[in-house]
Amino acid sequence: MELNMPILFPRSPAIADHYRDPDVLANLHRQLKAKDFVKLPDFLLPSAYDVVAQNLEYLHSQRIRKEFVMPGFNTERRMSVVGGKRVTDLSLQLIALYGNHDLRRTISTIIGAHIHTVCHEEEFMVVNFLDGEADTHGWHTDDPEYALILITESPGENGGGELEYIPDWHNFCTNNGLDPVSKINTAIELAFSLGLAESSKLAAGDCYLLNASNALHRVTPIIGNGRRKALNMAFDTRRFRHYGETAYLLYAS
Ligand SMILES: O=C(O)CCC(=O)C(=O)O
Ligand SMILES: [Fe+2]
Repeated sequence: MELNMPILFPRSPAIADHYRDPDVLANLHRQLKAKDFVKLPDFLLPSAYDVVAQNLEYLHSQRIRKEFVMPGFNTERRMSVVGGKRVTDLSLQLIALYGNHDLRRTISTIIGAHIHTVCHEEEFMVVNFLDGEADTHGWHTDDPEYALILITESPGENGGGELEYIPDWHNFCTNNGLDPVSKINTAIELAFSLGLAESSKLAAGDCYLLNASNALHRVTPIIGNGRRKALNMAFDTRRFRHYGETAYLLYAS
């Protein structure tokens, strides 16, 4: 790793000034509530972004390859990962960012509620790499409620690697009499045909906040030889929550 990496402390400023404006924050809150998603371009200060970009570059060399169909959702994982336990061992700077006061205060204002640390050793923070043709992070919901995703590399136009999501997934399935697990493909097709599925192209430097337990989401397959690097920091408005097996299947080494 580079020795000239900026140092990030829990009380360092981390968020760009734009995100201190109460009107901006109120607008972002409305967007998140309406769609379970809000894009946060240039969210981090350049010094904090550099910490993330350099750490993800380093963690890429420590990645573990995963290629399997996730039981339950029955959707593909073709990606490389570093789970929370290994992030903790390998990247103290990212742990400092997870606990950063400025970041938490801002996220909690956008969510409109106090947020807690996610007490799952693998899932509180994960790093996802898509490294080439057909790599994809298939459809799923997360166990933790909110995901703050920071992108440090992304394929260009028409290179795949886009976020797709279906807001309010569980209610959508219930309202249409479809089981969200066994009828996942039928429900996804219906959501697309009704214009209820959304997509977002994210570039290096972009962040987004997703209600990841409420919106079904995926990262579309890479087309060609582009790459995507993403850090996921999870937060929850509930202190206790049931965690399933999926995080261990994808992230345990
Ligand atoms: O990489 C992304 O944009 C989404 C990541 C994600 O869904 C996850 O880590 O659970
Ligand atoms: Fe997710």
